[in-house]
Amino acid sequence: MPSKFYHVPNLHLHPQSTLFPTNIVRAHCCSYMPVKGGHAAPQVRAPPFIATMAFLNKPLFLLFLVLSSTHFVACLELADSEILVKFKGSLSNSSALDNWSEKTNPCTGDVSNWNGVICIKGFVRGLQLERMGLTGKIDVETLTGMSDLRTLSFMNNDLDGPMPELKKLRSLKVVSLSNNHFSGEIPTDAFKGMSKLKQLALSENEFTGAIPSSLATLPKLLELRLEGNKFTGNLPNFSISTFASFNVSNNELEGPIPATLSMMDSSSFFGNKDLCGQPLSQCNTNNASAAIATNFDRSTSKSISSTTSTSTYTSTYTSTSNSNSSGQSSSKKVSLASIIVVGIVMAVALAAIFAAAFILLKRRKQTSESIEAPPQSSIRKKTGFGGEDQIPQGSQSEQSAATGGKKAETTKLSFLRNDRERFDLSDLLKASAEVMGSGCFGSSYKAALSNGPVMVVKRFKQMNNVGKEEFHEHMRRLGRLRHPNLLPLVAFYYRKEEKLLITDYVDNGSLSIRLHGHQALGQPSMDWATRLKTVKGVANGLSYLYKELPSIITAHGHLKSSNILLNQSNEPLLTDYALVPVINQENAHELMVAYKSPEYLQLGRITKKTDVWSLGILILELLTGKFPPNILPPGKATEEEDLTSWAKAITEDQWQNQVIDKEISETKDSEGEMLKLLRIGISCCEGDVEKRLDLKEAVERINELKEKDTDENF
Ligand SMILES: Nc1ncnc2c1ncn2[C@@H]1O[C@H](COP(=O)(O)OP(=O)(O)OP(=O)(O)O)[C@@H](O)[C@H]1O
Repeated sequence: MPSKFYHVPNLHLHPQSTLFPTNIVRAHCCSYMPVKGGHAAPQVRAPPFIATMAFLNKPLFLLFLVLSSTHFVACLELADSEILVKFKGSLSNSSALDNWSEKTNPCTGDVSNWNGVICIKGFVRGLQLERMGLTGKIDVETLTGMSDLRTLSFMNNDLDGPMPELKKLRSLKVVSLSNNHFSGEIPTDAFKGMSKLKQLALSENEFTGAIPSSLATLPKLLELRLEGNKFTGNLPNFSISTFASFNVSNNELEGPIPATLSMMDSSSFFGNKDLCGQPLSQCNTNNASAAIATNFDRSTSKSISSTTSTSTYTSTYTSTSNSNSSGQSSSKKVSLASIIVVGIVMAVALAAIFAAAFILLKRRKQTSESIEAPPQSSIRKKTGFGGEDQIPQGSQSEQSAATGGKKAETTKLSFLRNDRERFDLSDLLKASAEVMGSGCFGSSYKAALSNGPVMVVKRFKQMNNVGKEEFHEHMRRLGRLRHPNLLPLVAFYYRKEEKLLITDYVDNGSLSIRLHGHQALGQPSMDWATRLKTVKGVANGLSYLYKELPSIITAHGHLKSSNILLNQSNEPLLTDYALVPVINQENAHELMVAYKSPEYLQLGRITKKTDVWSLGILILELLTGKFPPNILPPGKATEEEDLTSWAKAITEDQWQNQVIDKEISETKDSEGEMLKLLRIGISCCEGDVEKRLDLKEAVERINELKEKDTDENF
């Protein structure tokens, strides 16, 4: 079919022209067929007679288009709808897609008229068919008629079959098939050529065989979620080491972790009994004990297994080298000594294993006494939290409670608000869960409780800076905070090894996603008014924190765009605030934004102005749309130059072209105000704390900013 169509040279119409919706029109509908083209200079393919007409007489050709535009547009709309309706027909149980009808247009501008269809400027750019009870298989062949699709998400359905042949849709940037029943081996070259793919989530399916090596070569891949499948074999050699999110936990992988992944959090690899190397324990050890330990308790066994096996390795190595270096006459003595040493080490190792098994049995016993095991819940499966070995044991005092009260005690969450319906840990464990991401501290999960509310549970492991009483007191202090720009802490759970902080789920996503992921996710970009509202909200939330928590030096401490959520009215909500006092100090520098500040890096201290520095970085991120390299975790920082120095180096007459995010629309009457904000941002990022703005002044200046320029701007 393509050979029947020809390019019409030099015909450039605006992509939004009613004459010229450039994408996705199929031949059998219309007698001529514009197809995929870039936004800047779309091209038309047309049958020979139209091509000739256009070549000989462009005005005549345009007149022809105008006269036939009604038919033309109708055909364009029908084409998209036809493809989608055909696609719907290939799915079973698709009642959620009842409003997909060939008689209507899927998109009006950025507004979608059909459930789950993502529209950008009148074109279908994605399908987000999540949690719709869909069954059947994905018919990629039909979707190839829409070669400009960027997003495909079928998360949380009951789809099955082998891995769909997604490489036929080369424009895809975001793909999620998580929580379905896809199965079988994925061909090695399944992702070959998908050079635009940024996010791939295949978690919680039944895939088997090796992780396809074509994944390892994708140049733009930022998020890869493969957890909860049955992948076997070695991890491929990923060329990228800067994943924003990476998880292969709970598979059957083995062998060494490639060096490029050694900076990832160890939780990304848990539950694979034979994976080894950084960030897990060393590879050249006795894997048998590691395997036993891993099965025993993933969170606590790591240290046991690594200590046991490392000491075995060290001792064995020492004895071997000794024997090699000894003379002939003493070799017998040395080898006898070696045997004794090895024997002792093995005895110690065995004792450790028995001790571990004993502890496990004891814990199981306590668990069965203290809690009725809830049914295998998805949160258990997905998060690994609350496994038999992990059901919280409660404190000594809780455990010594009368038998009847034990269940209530050990699964009780400490609520910080009276305006919420109560639930407990076992309710959370029973809830259907979705992993939202693995941040610096650990993972966050979205848990939909059976009685309605949707909560976010964040696990913190390095949170033992203070004892239990002090921790409770600090949480109560946070629970009393009330401000329209703070996400309230609803409840928490305390046990020594880890803490859970529970908040409401905010379904409009984070500022980070809005700034950096909106295109891929098919969301509209943020205009100046929204960015200004965001920065004002953040500044006011910060100011409130400093007023209410005067005893904390850096009252937020972890201010960054993924810790700012946007509610339905685009009001920013700060989260993960005021944790500096409770986070282990030895881990804080790896984890928290405050510890990436110039004063910490140079002088080893954080100050009352450290959050101002984070605010400055955030302002630059908001204005430039660039992800700040300063706050990436070590090893993830890109070559990109430091955002602050870069913004500073740009002269004011260049600022609008070079600094301001191209995505800020309607900038015409606001350049002066944006420039003011840029100057505030740069003053907040001042490396010298003395010269840096203080919070009060920064907040005042931010609050004076207007949506439109005033005369005094220039
Ligand atoms: N209550 C919430 N509602 C909606 N999304 C949330 C909520 N809390 C966190 N998120 C989002 O979930 C993802 C994971 O959050 P998480 O806090 O675990 O990691 P992070 O913010 O990326 O890093 P860090 O651990 O350093 O704070 C982020 O994209 C975050 O914006």
